[in-house]
Amino acid sequence: MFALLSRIYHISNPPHATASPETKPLNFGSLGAAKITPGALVKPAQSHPEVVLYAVAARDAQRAEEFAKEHGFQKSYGGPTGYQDMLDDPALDVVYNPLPNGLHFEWTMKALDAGKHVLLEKPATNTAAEAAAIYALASRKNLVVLEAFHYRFHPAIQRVKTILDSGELGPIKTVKAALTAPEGTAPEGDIRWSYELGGGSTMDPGCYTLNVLRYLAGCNPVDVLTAKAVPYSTKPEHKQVDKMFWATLAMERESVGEIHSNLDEKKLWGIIPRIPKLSAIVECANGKVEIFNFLIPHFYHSITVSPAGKSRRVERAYSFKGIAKGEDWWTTYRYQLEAFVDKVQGRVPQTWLEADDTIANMKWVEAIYAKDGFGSRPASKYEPKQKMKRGVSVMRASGVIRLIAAGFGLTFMESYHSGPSSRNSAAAASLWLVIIRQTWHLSSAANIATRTQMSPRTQALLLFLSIVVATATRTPQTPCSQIQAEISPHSSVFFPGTAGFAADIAHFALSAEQNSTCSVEPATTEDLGTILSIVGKTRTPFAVKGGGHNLNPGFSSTAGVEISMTRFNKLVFVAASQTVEVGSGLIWDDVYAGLAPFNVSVVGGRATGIGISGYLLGGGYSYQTNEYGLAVDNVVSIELVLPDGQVQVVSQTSNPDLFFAVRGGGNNFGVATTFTLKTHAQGMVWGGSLTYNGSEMEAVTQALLHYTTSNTDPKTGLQCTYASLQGQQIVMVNIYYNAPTPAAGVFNKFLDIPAISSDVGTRSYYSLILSADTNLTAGFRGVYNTISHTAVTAGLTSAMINETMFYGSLLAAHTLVLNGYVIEPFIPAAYQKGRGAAYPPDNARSENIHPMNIYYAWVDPAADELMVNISRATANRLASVATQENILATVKYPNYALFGTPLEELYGENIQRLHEIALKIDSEGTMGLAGGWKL
Ligand SMILES: NC(=O)C1=CN([C@@H]2O[C@H](COP(=O)(O)OP(=O)(O)OC[C@H]3O[C@@H](n4cnc5c(N)ncnc54)[C@H](OP(=O)(O)O)[C@@H]3O)[C@@H](O)[C@H]2O)C=CC1
Ligand SMILES: O=C1OC[C@@H](O)[C@H](O)[C@H]1O
Repeated sequence: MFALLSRIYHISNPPHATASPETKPLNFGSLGAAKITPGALVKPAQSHPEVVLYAVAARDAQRAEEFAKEHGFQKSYGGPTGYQDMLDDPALDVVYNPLPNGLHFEWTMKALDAGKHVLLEKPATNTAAEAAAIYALASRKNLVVLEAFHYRFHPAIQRVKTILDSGELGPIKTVKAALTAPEGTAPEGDIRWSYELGGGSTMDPGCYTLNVLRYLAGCNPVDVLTAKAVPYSTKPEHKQVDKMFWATLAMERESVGEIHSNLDEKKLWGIIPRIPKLSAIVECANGKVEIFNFLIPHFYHSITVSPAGKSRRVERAYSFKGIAKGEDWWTTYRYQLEAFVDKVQGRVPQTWLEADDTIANMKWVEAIYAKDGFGSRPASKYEPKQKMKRGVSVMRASGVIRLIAAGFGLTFMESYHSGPSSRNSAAAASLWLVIIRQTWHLSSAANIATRTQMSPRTQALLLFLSIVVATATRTPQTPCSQIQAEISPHSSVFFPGTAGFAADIAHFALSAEQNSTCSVEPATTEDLGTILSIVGKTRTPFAVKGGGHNLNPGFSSTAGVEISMTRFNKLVFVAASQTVEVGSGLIWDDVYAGLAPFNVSVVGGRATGIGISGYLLGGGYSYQTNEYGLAVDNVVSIELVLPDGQVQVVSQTSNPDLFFAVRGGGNNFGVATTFTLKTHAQGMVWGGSLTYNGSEMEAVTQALLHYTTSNTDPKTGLQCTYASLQGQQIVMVNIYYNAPTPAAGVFNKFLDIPAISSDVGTRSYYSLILSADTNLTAGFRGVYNTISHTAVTAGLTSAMINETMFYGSLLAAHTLVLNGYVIEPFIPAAYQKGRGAAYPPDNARSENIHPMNIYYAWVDPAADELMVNISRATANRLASVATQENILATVKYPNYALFGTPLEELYGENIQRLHEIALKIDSEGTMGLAGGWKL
C-alpha cells in the first residue's frame, strides 16, 4: 500500500530535473491545448533534464496563453495561424501532436516539413497509407517520428513479452485483449464520436488492443476472421462511428487474436457501473499469462503466470531494476519520453516502435473496419507540400506486412522548380490524377485492352474473360468461389471493395494495375497447388504478384484471379551454410533489414520496394553484381509449385534443367515460393545519391566515361540517370562501394561536380538502398524499355541526352512526369561469377552486358499508347547508335524489356531449350494463362 501511495505521489509531483551541461535540451511544442497534453508531456517533462516545455499552440489565442501559463510552457501561439506559426518557430525542436486523429496526418506532415521531430498520438493517422507517407517523409528528412503507444515503453508489458519469448509457456495459441471505458468517459461532442475527425472505438481503445495483440503474439494478423461493431447512436452521422467492437484475427504464427473495446460501457441495469476491462491474456500450449492493466500499469498492475502443472505466480514490474533507466513511479509516458529523447539525441532508446509497427497497426484497424462494414476513417484532404499527388504504391514493412500506401509519389525538390508555373501544373496534374484514378477503376476489361498496347491474343483473352466474369456473376460456382471453398483457413480470397483486394492488385505503376475478379493470398504450397489446379482446369486467366513492380500491364496483374504471394514471407538465415531462405512474397527491403543483425547480405534489388520473385525470375542486377555476379548466380535452390500442383525444390543437383530455366526464365514453369540464396559478409558500405542540375550533364558524362573505362574494382556499383523531371533536366548518379570508405579516387570525378543534392557517406547497405528516391514516381503510369550495350561511349551518352531533352521538353506540358535513361555499367568480372541460367545466356556473358533502363512516367491514361510507342522509337534510335558505335549487346534484360519484345531478344541461344522445358513441365499450358514472357 505504501508503494502504491508513493508512486501516486511521485506521478503527480515528480522531482524537477535540471538540465545537464553536456546535452542540448530539446524545445517541445504541443499542437493544441489537448486534455492529454499534461499527462503525456507536461508531467513527464518535469523530471526529464533535456525536455523544455517551450510552446503550446491552440486555435484560440487566449486559451493557448492560459494553457501555457497553467502548465509552464514558455510561449503560446494562437489564432487561425497559431499551429503553423509554432511550427515555423526556428527554436522549436520537437512537436507533440495530440490533435484529433483525423488531423494527425496533416499536422505531422507539416511539422516534418518544418524540420521538427514528432511525438505523434495514437492512432498515428486515419489510414495506413497516411502513416506510410509520414514515415517516408520522416526518413527522407532524417527526422524522428514515434506513435505514442506509451504502454510499450513500460517494464510491465515488456516483462510479459519476455516471459512469452522465454518459451516457458510454449507456443502461443490465443491472445485476448480488451479495454472498456464507462459511459460518459467520452461525452457527447467528444472528438472520439466524430467520423470526420477519426473517431470510433476501434480507433481509440481498440487500437491499443490490436497493438498489444500484435506485440505479444510477436507477429501480424493474416486475416480478420470475424468483426462486429455497434454504432454510437442511431443518428446518421454516427452510422460509421463504433462505440464498441469485437474482432477475431488469424495471426501469422497460427495463433488467434480476440480483441474488444467499448468506449461507452453502459451500467448494468442502468445503475451498477461495470468494472473496466484492462487485461491482455495469452494462452499458450503450456500455460497462460495475464496482465491486468497493461495500459496504465504505473498506478497498479499484476502479471499472473500460470504454467501448466505448476503453481501460479504473480509478478509486477514498475522499473527495469537498474538494467535500464527508470524509477518505480515513472509513468508509461515518462518511459516513452525517455526513449523518444534518446532517439532524437542519437542515443539508443530502451525500446522503440518502428514505422512498420505503426503502419501495420493502421492497416489492421482498417481491415477490421472493412470486415465489420464501418469502413476506414476518411483520408485527410491535406495535400502534402512536397508531393504532387496521393499515389498508390506497394509498400512492405516487417517482412509480413503489405498495404496500399499513399505513394509518397513525386517529390518536387524545391530546387528543381523556381517559378510558380511548375507548381500550378503540379496542382492541376494532382487534381487530374485523382479524377482519372476514380474513372479508371470503373473501366471495363475491354477498355483496358483498347487503351493499352495489347496483343490481339491478350485482347481476345480479356474478351473471353469478360464473358467468363459476366457468366460467373449468374452462376453460383466461379473460379474465385471454388478457390474460396477449397483452400485452407490459412489462405484467403478477397473481392473488390475490400482492403485486402486493393492491396493485392496494387502496383508501382498505375498503368500496370488491373481490376481482378478476386485476389487470393495463398499461405501454403498446398493451397497454391489447389489454386493453380482450379485456374488451370477452368482456363481462368491469372497473375502472380510478388512486389508489383513490373511495369508491363498484364505481367503481374490480371482481369482474372490475382495471386498475391504476400503470405510467403519466411526469412530464415542458416548460419551453418551461410544461406538464407527467403519467401517469394517479401521485398528486398525485408531481406536486407532482416539479415543486417547477422552482418550478412544477399545479391538483391537496388531500389526500395522491389519484390523478390519477379526480380530473381528475371535475372537480377545488383549493386553487388561486380563482386558476386547477378542474383541468379547466387541462388542455391528454389521451391516451386509446379503447374500440376506438385511441390519441388529445384537445385543444380535435383533438377538441373528446371534450375537453369527458372533463373531468368520468368513464370513459365510454376510459382516460386521460397528461394535459398547465398549470403555474403556485409559490413558498412559507402555511397548514396548525387543529383546534378542539367547544366552539369557534360561534366557528369566525362566522369562517367572516365569511370567506365578505368574502373575494374569489384567492390563498386553505379547507376547514372539522365532525366527530365517535369521538363527540368537533371542527372542522378547512385554510387556504391562495398567498404566504409571507397578506394582512393574511384568516384572523385563525380564528387568534384557541384550537386543540387548529395547524400553520400558511410552507412548500412539497407540505408544505401533507401537513399535513392526511387518511389518518386510510384502511382503514376509508366513504361520500361531497354537496350543492352557492351560499353559506354560519348556517342551513346550524347544520344541519350538528346532523347531525354527532346521528349522531356516536348511532353512536359502535357502529361509527362519524368523520363529517365539509365546507364548501368558492369565490369567483365561480374559475368564470370556464374553460368548456366536462362538469363543471361552463357555466350552473352562474355559481351559484358550493360542493361540500359529507359523509363517514362506520365499521368494521362489516354497517353498510354503514345508513351509505349515513344519508348519503342527512342529504344530503336539508341540501338542504332549503339550499333554504329559497335557496342550493341545481343540480349535484353527481361526485367526492363517492353511487353511484346521477341523472346529471342531476351534469351538468345537459350530459347529452344527453354521451350522444351516449358512444354515438359506445363503440357496443359496452365502457366500460359498468366501474363509475362510466355514461352
Ligand atoms: N496517449 C494517451 O494515453 C492518450 C492519447 N490520446 C490521443 O490524443 C489525441 C487527443 O485526445 P484528447 O486530448 O482526449 O482530445 P482533446 O479534444 O482534448 O484535444 C484535441 C485538441 O485538438 C485541437 N483541435 C484542432 N482542431 C480540432 C477540431 N476540429 N475539433 C476538436 N479539436 C480540435 C484542440 O486544440 P485547440 O484547443 O488548441 O484548438 C484540442 O485541444 C487523440 O489522438 C487521442 O487518441 C488521448 C487520450 C489519451
Ligand atoms: O489513448 C487513450 O487512452 C485511454 C483511453 O481511455 C482514451 O480514450 C484514449 O484516447
